[in-house]
Amino acid sequence: MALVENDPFENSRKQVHDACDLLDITDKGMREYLVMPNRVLRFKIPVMMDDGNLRIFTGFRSQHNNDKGPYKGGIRYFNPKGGVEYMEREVMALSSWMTWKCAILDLPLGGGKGAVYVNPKEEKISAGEKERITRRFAYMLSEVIGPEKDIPAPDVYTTGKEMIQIMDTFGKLNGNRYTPGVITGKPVPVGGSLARNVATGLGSAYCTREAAKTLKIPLKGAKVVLQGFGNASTYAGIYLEKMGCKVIGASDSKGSVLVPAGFKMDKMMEHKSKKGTVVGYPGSKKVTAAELLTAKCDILVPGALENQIDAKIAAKLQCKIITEAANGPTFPEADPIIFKKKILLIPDILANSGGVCISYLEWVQNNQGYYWSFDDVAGKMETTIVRGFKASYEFAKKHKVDMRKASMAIAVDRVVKAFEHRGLWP
Ligand SMILES: NC(=O)C1=CN([C@@H]2O[C@H](COP(=O)(O)OP(=O)(O)OC[C@H]3O[C@@H](n4cnc5c(N)ncnc54)[C@H](OP(=O)(O)O)[C@@H]3O)[C@@H](O)[C@H]2O)C=CC1
Ligand SMILES: O=C(O)CCC(=O)C(=O)O
Repeated sequence: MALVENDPFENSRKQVHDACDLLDITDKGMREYLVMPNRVLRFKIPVMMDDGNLRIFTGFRSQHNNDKGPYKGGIRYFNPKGGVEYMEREVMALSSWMTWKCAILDLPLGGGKGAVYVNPKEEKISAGEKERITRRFAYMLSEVIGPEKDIPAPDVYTTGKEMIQIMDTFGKLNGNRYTPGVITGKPVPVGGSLARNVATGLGSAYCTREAAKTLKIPLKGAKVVLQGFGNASTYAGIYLEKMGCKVIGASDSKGSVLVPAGFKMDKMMEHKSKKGTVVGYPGSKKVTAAELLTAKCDILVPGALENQIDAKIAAKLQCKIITEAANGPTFPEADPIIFKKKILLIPDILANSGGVCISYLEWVQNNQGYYWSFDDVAGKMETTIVRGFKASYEFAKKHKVDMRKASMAIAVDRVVKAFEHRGLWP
């Protein structure tokens, strides 16, 4: 029986086993090694709140695998419905996906993920409270992170602001050393990389362009539906629009809207920044989350949270391409339905890998102390992600499997090879 309802870690476990089946990895021990995180830290974060009360938050860091390089992956501040037990399983799954994401791009990095169980937006956490949560979180992790150990980054409801506070806290705890490579997604003036802010959405757009090319779908006028209107989904929309697409739907934590005639991304962003939501956009129709996902369009970009597309929704999908800008938006039981409907699903570990790819380039720039232009960084990411897409697509065609199984198999194979080279110690 699953430990929590809709357990994302069970989904990640199934995906690893599917890859092992394809690769003929029968050894039970090796399978378990690939599934389980190396370690999962769960700790308390005591914080003095603005009203003078002491409040205890729960923090997590799951370090899944470091055979190919230091653990790498974001930190989210969120309050999933299933509570802290769900969140522990969620970070375990997310850290596993980071391992495969770095491996499909063949980056010299492993997988990790962290979280604090708090929704800063819903709870109206003040800037000072958020900073105290962040610095205490960094203090609790200071012995297990570092440029050669584990390198966090932004994720849901965290930004460059929290990243630089973590870098600063880590430096102060380590003899005041300037250590920009301990974290990525930093603001550009303090060791961040150009293009990191747009990287996840830009990478999603590159993947979508490649998928459209293979399906011979012209991007000019192609209809796009975005789920979520945060970092990943907004930049996916902006770059797809630049490539000629027409965005016709969007959502956020307050609801979903469809605009049959389409809308301009800058106008929707202006509306959201004024009203705090995409809901109420002039000429839009409010719809349910399921209606948004199953709307008739060419490209669906689930770009908010996991566990959105179940078998029921999959059966009703009307798109041609799904670009998983979010991590884990599709339930495993939906995958075969999507495959049978001949919808080309670009799996999360590829579709949103632009973020970690530019994080990797940020870390390289930090380590060498020499910084590249936007075009240099975006160009390197484009080459890397297109290579990952093509390898997955060819594998999928050859083995008659979907792109998730193909990407996972390539990624798992690379990690197994790294493990075999390094061996076990002691
Ligand atoms: N940031 C990055 O570099 C990367 C992010 N990702 C993944 O992309 C996804 C989104 O992350 P990111 O864009 O960074 O996060 P953001 O915090 O920037 O945006 C999150 C979005 O999700 C929306 N949202 C929150 N709760 C709900 C809900 N209950 N129902 C529907 N929408 C909701 C938010 O709504 P609202 O606007 O109202 O707050 C917001 O639009 C996550 O799965 C993340 O792991 C993957 C790779 C890298
Ligand atoms: O930029 C990174 O290091 C990781 C971003 C992330 O958390 C993700 O890709 O899910």
